[in-house]
Amino acid sequence: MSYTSSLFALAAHNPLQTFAVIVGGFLFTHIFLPYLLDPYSLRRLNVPGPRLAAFSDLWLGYYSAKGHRSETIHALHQHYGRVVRIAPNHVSIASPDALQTVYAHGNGALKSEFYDAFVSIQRGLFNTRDRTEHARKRKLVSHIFSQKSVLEFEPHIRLYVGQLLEQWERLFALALKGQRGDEGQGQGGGWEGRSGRLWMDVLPWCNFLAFDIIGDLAFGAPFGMIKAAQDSAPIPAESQPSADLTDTKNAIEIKHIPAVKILNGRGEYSMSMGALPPSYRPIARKLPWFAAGAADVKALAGIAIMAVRKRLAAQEAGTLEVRKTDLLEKLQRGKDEDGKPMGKEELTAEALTLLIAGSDTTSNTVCAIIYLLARTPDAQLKLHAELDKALPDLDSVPLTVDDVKADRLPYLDACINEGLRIHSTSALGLPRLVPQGGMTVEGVTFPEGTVLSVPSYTIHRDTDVWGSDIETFRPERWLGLDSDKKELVNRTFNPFSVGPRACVGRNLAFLELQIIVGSLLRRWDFVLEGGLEQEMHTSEGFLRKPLGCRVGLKKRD
Ligand code: HEM
Repeated sequence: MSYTSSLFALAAHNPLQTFAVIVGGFLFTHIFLPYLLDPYSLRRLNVPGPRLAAFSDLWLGYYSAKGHRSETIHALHQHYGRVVRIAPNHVSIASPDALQTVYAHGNGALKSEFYDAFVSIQRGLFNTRDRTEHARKRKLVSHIFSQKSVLEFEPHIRLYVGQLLEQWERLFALALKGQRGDEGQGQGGGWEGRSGRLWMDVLPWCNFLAFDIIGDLAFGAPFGMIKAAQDSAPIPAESQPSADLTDTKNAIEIKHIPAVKILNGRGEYSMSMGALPPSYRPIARKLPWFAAGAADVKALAGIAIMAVRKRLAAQEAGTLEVRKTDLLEKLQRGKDEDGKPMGKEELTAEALTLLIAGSDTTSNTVCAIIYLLARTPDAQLKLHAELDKALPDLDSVPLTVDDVKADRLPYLDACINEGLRIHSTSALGLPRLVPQGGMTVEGVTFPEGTVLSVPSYTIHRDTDVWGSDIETFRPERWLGLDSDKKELVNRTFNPFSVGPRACVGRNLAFLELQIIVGSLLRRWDFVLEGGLEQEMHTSEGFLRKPLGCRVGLKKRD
């Protein structure tokens, strides 16, 4: 009798025993056997870490799903040291030197299978793992974000910052009359006027701003979230990615989705899915929580599909007005080494990549910086003083590229860097595969196929580099550094990652942060609604996101 028919026979007579045999077999083959065989030598190398993490990826999957992965890994590093095993085949290494080794140009380390969980439509620049394919895509995209090219985006950034300032001024005028309303919603459910201030959650507004900017740049039109004071973006009513792309002639029915909420759902889904081994993922997709996440992935793709479809239809009809600053236009014009442009589907996938990568990264960071400045009144006062001196005219907002040029507003840049350090929206260790020949980090040689990562959250809290007051928002730590200290700080500061997979949009991101934070602080004074003890709670999917930040705003004169 074969093994399968014996199992069927057993199942017919004793279902409970069958269940126990299946579970036992699974545990043995998937958990105990790999642990005993130790294919990546992590047991032999004596890499410390929680016992359960050495046996199963479910340990990391569980802590990833809880929303505080980086804090958990940070606590492990404090307990076990710089090198910690966080999954059967994943080692977290918290040292600035490791950063330069694991993510270095030309080291042969590729992104791990973790990134497969982020693919929708087709692989984009962010989740392409193949080196040659990535180099091709990167060539098509990187020139768009060169230091010089991003200056062209300044008018668009200023336009939406201006709209945000107008909305806040309008609400402030109503607040002074003691009114309240629900625009923007967020924590606490809206805004109200009290004691000469406008009290509200700034997080939704940061999201509206970032989405409108990237919507305009990537798709040629904003989502209109700031003006509507609402989280809303259009997608095709029947969101069927591949079918929709081919049809640019017929009108399609549209519905609106809460894009920010859906982006959060997508991030949490992909993150937890990515922490599971690929063989577990089809089973996980059937669970209700993951099924809801998969729906978010599809809905979000609908935003890009909708925008690209509209664009192609207008192009075919000859009604398109092309702007120099349009990212889709730039992507369409780009040619790879064989002189080939991107196809429709690739174009859509890249537009979606830019929307995802360039939206809440920026808004989370702006919200965190506002929180940290409100929690640190001395720093806010100094920033106000620097801005007032450089820009005496109150109407000089939104700031321009010239206003924020290097060294004109050093304290502003220091506040942004300090916010990126403490909050670290990209906080977790980005996983890379050790290439053929192995890789030696922190004196340990890891064999080919081991996954290594360096957690930004933890190296941003390395007391040897930053001093003992790591949780204090102290922009001064960025000023007046001697050359050795500067080198150490630059080697450790990792908000945009380093090497061939570093953030392609970092020039745009930093310009946005300068214009947004500089303009908001020139015009407004912020205090925390709950006083200086108020915490900013976070939840981490792929990014570490604030859950809200209620503040009181007062217009400056
Ligand atoms: C404060 C804002 C931002 C932060 C902190 C940030 C951070 C990062 C980090 C850490 C990575 C590496 C991810 C990985 O290896 O898994 C990355 C990649 C990327 N970022 Fe950003 N980013 C920001 C804004 C932007 C903007 C505005 C854009 C474009 C509009 C952008 C586009 C991208 C793309 C396309 C990649 C993938 C690059 C590749 O793999 O070659 N990012 N970003």
